[in-house]
Amino acid sequence: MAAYLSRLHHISLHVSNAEKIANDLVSKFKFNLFATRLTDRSRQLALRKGAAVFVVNERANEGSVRLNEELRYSADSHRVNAGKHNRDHRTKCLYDVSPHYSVDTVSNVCFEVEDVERSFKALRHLGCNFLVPPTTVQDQSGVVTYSVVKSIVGNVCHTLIDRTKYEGSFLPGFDVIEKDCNLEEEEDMSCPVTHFDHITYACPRKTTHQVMRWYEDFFGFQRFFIDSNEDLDEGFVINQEGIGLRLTAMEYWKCSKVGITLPSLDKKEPDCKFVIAESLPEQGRNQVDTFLEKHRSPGIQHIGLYTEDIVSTAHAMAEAGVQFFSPPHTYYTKVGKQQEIEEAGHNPQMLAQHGILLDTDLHQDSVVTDSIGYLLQVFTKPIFAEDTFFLELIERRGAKGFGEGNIKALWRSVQAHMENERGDSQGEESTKSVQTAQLLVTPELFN
Ligand SMILES: O=C(O)C(=O)Cc1ccc(O)cc1
Ligand SMILES: [Fe+2]
Repeated sequence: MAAYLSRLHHISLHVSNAEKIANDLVSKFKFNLFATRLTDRSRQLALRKGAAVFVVNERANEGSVRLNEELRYSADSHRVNAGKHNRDHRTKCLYDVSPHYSVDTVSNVCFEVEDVERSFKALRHLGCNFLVPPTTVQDQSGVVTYSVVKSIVGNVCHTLIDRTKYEGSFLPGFDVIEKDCNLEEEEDMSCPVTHFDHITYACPRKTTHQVMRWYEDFFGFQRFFIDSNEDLDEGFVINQEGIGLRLTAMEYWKCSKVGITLPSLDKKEPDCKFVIAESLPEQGRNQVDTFLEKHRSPGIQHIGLYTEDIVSTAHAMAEAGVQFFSPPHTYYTKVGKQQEIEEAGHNPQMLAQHGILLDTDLHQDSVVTDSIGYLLQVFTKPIFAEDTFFLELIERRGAKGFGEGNIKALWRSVQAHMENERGDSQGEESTKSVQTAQLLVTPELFN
């Protein structure tokens, strides 16, 4: 039996300079730093925006030096008694593995489950590879149990966590920072990001089926169609005009009862969606290939942040220094597009200002709700030094998938940027591909 997930808890990043990335998330993306865990060997910073939580971990190698030099978040960070019941928690990344990965990466999607031990047994029985066995951590607010499983996608891991017996506001081991709630609320008005909408994996060619199978078998994920033209086996394929992309999407439902075999139909509430992106060979090298090369393994290419108002969110973020990809200006002035934008109640000028794309969904919800759904999206430029991971803003108005028109426009704008970058760094490229031979993921196998 698969392990059913209660909900997504947080997503963790492993970077060489945690402070830099956390600062960007705060100052540009309007996340709030709300908890930290600082020991002599590890630095973990938790940031939140609505229900979206990132944990930024500093990679142990370079980080340990800086840690000793500038421990300035909290003088009494060793006060925590988390880890009493465990092997040396102070020296490693809590609730995760410490991947000695060579580039900044987003590598752990942590899910809440109701019973870690039971999920561990069920998944191990099915042949899942665990990097951390069920482990208990506690402090004065209660107990948390977690376990870490390696996914089938590159360096991606999943922490399964049970925090139902924990009353603190985050996790044992973290010092929670008290903040003025009014300030947070004010910021949420102009930047109403509420949760993670989807996570997109960049995967090698012909691996989509395997990946889908893994998530179906182990976590009960289900395939859904991105577009009504989609083929069951092929996925949603765009293979024209320089775009060679295969997309397949999966979803799961928030479950809250132990032992149920399938989420009950009437109480189905989908959580964060997962998208698998594969590049197709016919159209030349593209952004999925670039990710695979620069990231040096398959993995999380981008995350969609759901916002209730993409125009004001993009505006606030752009003012704070976030750079977005823009389609050519003609995208907004084409007769059909202009009308489409206006009919959806938007102003083409406003959308053009930040490169926001609008796609009307003529197929899906229109049948059910009698209204035409649409979605708005914009991609940020890569947020790490390497041209790998980026964020996306997405506002959905009755549309569940990813519009074909948007994907094409997004793809072209990203592609143009990648081509520019490639022109600038030809020399660098060859050194990097030599290192690609040694994949620097050294999972902490438990004994
Ligand atoms: O449209 C989206 O938001 C997707 O997630 C689909 C997608 C996946 C990979 C790309 O490089 C571009 C688009
Ligand atoms: Fe996306």
